Amino acid sequence: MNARVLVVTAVPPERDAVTRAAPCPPQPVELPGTAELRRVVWTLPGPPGAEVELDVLAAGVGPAAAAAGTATALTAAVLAGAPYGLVVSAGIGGGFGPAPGRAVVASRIVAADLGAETAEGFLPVTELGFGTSVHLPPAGAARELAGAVDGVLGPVLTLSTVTGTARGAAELVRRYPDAAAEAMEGFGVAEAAAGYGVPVLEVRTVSNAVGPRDRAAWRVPEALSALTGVFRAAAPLLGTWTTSGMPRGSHG
Ligand SMILES: O=C(O)c1cccc(C(=O)CC[C@H]2O[C@@H](n3cnc4c(=O)[nH]cnc43)[C@H](O)[C@@H]2O)c1
Repeated sequence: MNARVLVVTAVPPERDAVTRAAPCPPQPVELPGTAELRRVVWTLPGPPGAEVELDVLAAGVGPAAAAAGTATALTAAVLAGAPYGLVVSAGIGGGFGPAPGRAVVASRIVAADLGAETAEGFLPVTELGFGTSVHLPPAGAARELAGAVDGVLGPVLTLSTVTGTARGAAELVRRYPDAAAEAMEGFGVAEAAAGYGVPVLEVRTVSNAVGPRDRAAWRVPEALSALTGVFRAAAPLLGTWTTSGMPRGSHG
């Protein structure tokens, strides 16, 4: 059976950077609603017919759009009898140290602004008695992926608001001293994947340093071309980490 992987990006240029890595042109796949998937396929070495199929979605910017798009694609795949075995949140991101063009693979996917502000500081949603604020990618797969793409393995923060001041960056570093990158979608993708019991990875290529806002300094083309390189190196590996991808509660 082919390995099926859902890759969720925010915007079309990120989606196209992923599909450019493939050995063949992307094919459109319709989803319910307005979103459209692009399918690319790698033939794997080994038994004839073994393939890894990547469906790549530009779900929109921010965790809400990411969760909605991911859930739609996961549901459509289950209803079609072809569930995904792995979900990957992918795109560009801000680096807490890694230089522009460097890849960061999430060891933890952290909702860094989900909670409550108090006079004593930020309280994560878990300390309010609700839900979760961290999703854990499979440790071995995350480590192997980081190795394959010469990337940094570390926590990736999800925020609804891009950090734009030195003070904001310092506060995040105080709360998450080992954070490697920030972006706006990973936690939303991970929440949807968790609802289906499908493992999740996050990979970002750095476009800018986290800190005082200087949009003109973002190295977007360099980060997008690094994202293509990440998928060129990693796509065949992704197929080896897929599970059966059935929804929670549907296992016998
Ligand atoms: O202007 C362009 O050509 C362009 C092409 C591709 C992507 C973009 C984006 O602006 C993507 C927004 C996306 O990037 C993530 N991101 C990047 N840097 C940061 C950051 O410092 N903090 C948080 N998020 C960042 C984020 O996931 C956005 O969805 C533009």
